[in-house]
Amino acid sequence: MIPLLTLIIPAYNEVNNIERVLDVVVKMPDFQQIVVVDDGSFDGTYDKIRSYPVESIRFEQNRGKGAAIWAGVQQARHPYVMLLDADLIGLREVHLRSLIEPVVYGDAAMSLGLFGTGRLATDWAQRVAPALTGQRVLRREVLTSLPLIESARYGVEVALNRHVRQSGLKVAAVELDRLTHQMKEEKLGLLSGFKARMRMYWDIMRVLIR
Ligand SMILES: O=c1ccn([C@@H]2O[C@H](COP(=O)(O)OP(=O)(O)O)[C@@H](O)[C@H]2O)c(=O)[nH]1
Ligand SMILES: O=C(O)[C@@H](COP(=O)(O)O)O[C@H]1O[C@H](CO)[C@@H](O)[C@H](O)[C@H]1O
Repeated sequence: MIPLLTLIIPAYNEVNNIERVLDVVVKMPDFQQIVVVDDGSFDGTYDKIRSYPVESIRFEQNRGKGAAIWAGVQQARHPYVMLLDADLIGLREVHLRSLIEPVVYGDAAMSLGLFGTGRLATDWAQRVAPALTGQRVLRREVLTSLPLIESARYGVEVALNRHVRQSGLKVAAVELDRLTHQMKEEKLGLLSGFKARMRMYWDIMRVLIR
């Protein structure tokens, strides 16, 4: 039986990346709904999204990853939600099915997809901080019961982790073989990428201390 699943992809200036992800997901029968949220991009990401058979939401201005996910959740019609980043490299259907499995067919409330044998730098980053991953499947009510994520920006993942832990719900980690993503320094250049990374850590800290 095919589960009732909404896929949400937040995207900010991903015109060079998002096709790699959309080309895979639009072919899969597993998603009854795909919502792609353009978080105020200025590089043509929205036009690219509109060329695919998906639902799209567009923000006039950048509001952060948490707000983009929250907008997708408001539009989600199904009991399960998958979250995916728009800049994945090497995505395959098998990755997505292995993320779905423990939540839809098992007893986990949330699955976490961890890069394995993708690229040294990104594998290492996820080994150090697996809880930051953007690849997840959750029961929709886990997301709707946490409006805090709207303002969390990059703190959205740690807010979700804390909520699931405090609610005593089960989490399943899944290794996603030969998957990686574009790092901030690759997207933006060394200096701007590093600054964006520091802003991301700040978003995460803000959520952790509140
Ligand atoms: O303000 C933002 C920043 C990021 N993203 C999206 O959130 C995902 C993860 O962001 P990013 O790739 O910057 O994180 P990284 O994987 O480099 O940590 C990607 O799909 C981004 O396009 C977003 O929607 N709004
Ligand atoms: O893995 C990480 O350390 C960070 C940063 O990744 P890169 O150093 O840009 O490969 O990326 C993740 O963390 C963000 C905050 O939780 C998430 O929003 C991203 O989806 C995730 O890739």
